[in-house]
Amino acid sequence: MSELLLSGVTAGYAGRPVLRGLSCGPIPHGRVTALVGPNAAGKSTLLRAIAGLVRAKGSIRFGDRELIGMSARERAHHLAFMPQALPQDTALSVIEALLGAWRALPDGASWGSEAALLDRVGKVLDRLGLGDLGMAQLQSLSGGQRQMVALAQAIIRDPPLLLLDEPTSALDLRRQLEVMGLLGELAREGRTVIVVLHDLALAARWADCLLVMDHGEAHGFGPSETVLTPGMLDDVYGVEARIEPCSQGRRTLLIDGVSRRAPPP
Ligand SMILES: Nc1ncnc2c1ncn2[C@@H]1O[C@H](COP(=O)(O)OP(=O)(O)OP(=O)(O)O)[C@@H](O)[C@H]1O
Repeated sequence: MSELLLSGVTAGYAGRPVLRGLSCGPIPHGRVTALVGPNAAGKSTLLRAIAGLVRAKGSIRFGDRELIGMSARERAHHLAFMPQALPQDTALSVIEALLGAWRALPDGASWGSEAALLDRVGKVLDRLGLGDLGMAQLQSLSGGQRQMVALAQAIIRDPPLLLLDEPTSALDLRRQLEVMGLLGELAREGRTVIVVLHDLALAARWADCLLVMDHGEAHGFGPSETVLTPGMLDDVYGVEARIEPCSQGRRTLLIDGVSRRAPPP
């Protein structure tokens, strides 16, 4: 069980900085942390930097290990990254796509036997409610179904750190709730779960912590109750909103409109 600590993280593309010395944390294990913020704030770039897919400087510590500079092989044992892009329209079945995600591990780690691996694939599909789709071809699936397969690919290896980039964007209402509930379960089992969400109502209802990003920096981090405020929504998003109590002691968001002042640059 490990926390994630970001200190002075910088990263960008072709010399153009995106993350500008971002510090945050510790992001707790056993909890779901929602990474929120406006378009182009750097949310995906931060996940990619943690996953080692974008070169970063500074320090990204997971437990007692420094991720920056760690080999891809070693990093693959600590984390899984689910990108925004859905699985390709390739001529693969869902089961083959999951086996591929497992076999992509750099050192070919194994569950011991083909039978054990297939058993693991079956359990993950069942947990995601995809048990009936194992033999289906990826190219025959809907966008939401392919998004669920991408989530299955991320969790098949069962790493302690899950980095999920907008895993609910293509899902219907019920599936969104089911996936957020599942992420909560995965977190309570001891994992560190970080999920990019645009839907702040979903984040307010389901995430334990929020990391608000703006212009490549951490604008706020902490329990949802303290971070999600009308002031933050005005500052970061340029909208007027109210936060109201809703069922089960949770809060929800009521959007009144765009702020009267000029939108954030
Ligand atoms: N592969 C890339 N090459 C060059 N620039 C990139 C690349 N990916 C992202 N960027 C730039 O980095 C900045 C941050 O993008 P990023 O995707 O991290 O933002 P985001 O907060 O995830 O946005 P969104 O909510 O719109 O998905 C943007 O200005 C974007 O144009």
